[in-house]
Amino acid sequence: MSSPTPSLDELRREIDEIDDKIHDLIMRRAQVVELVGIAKRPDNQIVRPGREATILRRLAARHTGPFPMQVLARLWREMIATFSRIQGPFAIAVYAPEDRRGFWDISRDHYGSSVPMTAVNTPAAAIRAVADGTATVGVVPMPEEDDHDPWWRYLMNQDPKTPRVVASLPFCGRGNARGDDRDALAIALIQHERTGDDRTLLGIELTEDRSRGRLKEALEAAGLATVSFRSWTGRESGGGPLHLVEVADYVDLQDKRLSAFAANMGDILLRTTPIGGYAVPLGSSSDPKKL
Ligand SMILES: O=C(O)C(=O)C[C@]1(C(=O)O)C=C[C@@H](O)C=C1
Repeated sequence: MSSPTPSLDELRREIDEIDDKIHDLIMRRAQVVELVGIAKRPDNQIVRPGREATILRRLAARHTGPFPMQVLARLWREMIATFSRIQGPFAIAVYAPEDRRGFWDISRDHYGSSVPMTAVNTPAAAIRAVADGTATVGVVPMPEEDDHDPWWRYLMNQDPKTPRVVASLPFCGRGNARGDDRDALAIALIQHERTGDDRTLLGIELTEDRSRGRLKEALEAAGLATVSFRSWTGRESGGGPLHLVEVADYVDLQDKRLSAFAANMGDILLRTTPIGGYAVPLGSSSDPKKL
């Protein structure tokens, strides 16, 4: 004999029980995060974008049922940002001029509704806010082909006080964010972390220009698979031509592939600076688990 369908009251009682369990677990997670904050001292880098990406990927891999993964990820983003704030001061500077409110929306989706967030009118102002400690994280536009004053050139030095790219936004879909679908990058005074599925941004300065085809050849011969190129003549600054190349892996300054690339380029290469990178977002082309 099949069991009778539960009544509305019974189902609502079950929902109340589930809510209590979720609530208890969130309160417990907050206590554990306080301990994590203590365990992370003395280096105490509150924000760990690599760990955040790993948490969301793990949940995406086990997710089933009618509740959309994109919304689940949004709930976790709200929690993780708030848990970061429990550990210490945390503020965001977002490039979001009047006509670019989409950046504000994707930043709020990523860093939550409780973290102090300030809109700035230029990417350079977001970089300054991070460099001088006014903001923990800055949000700047994903580099475009026609940027006349690309912000990424300000990150092309090895001074430890220079912010690095640490995440790509949105990480879990745009939802109802306003704007023209333009993605953003988050910068902070930390190194980007290896997560197993990463991109690195290499700033490359040359003495004289070479085609992207030549650069791609020299990078790929060194074992670095290229994803995209952005270029800037450098004439305005009196320097050599600059390229920003996105490569499909985690790369740091000690990576032997950078020395191999330098050997392939010869004297024409002035310097290569990894300006940071990010964990590949959920649902992007290289991620088989679509949102
Ligand atoms: O794992 C950590 O380092 C934490 O601080 C915990 C936590 C989290 O809520 O899970 C919070 C902030 C970090 O950016 C990453 C993860």
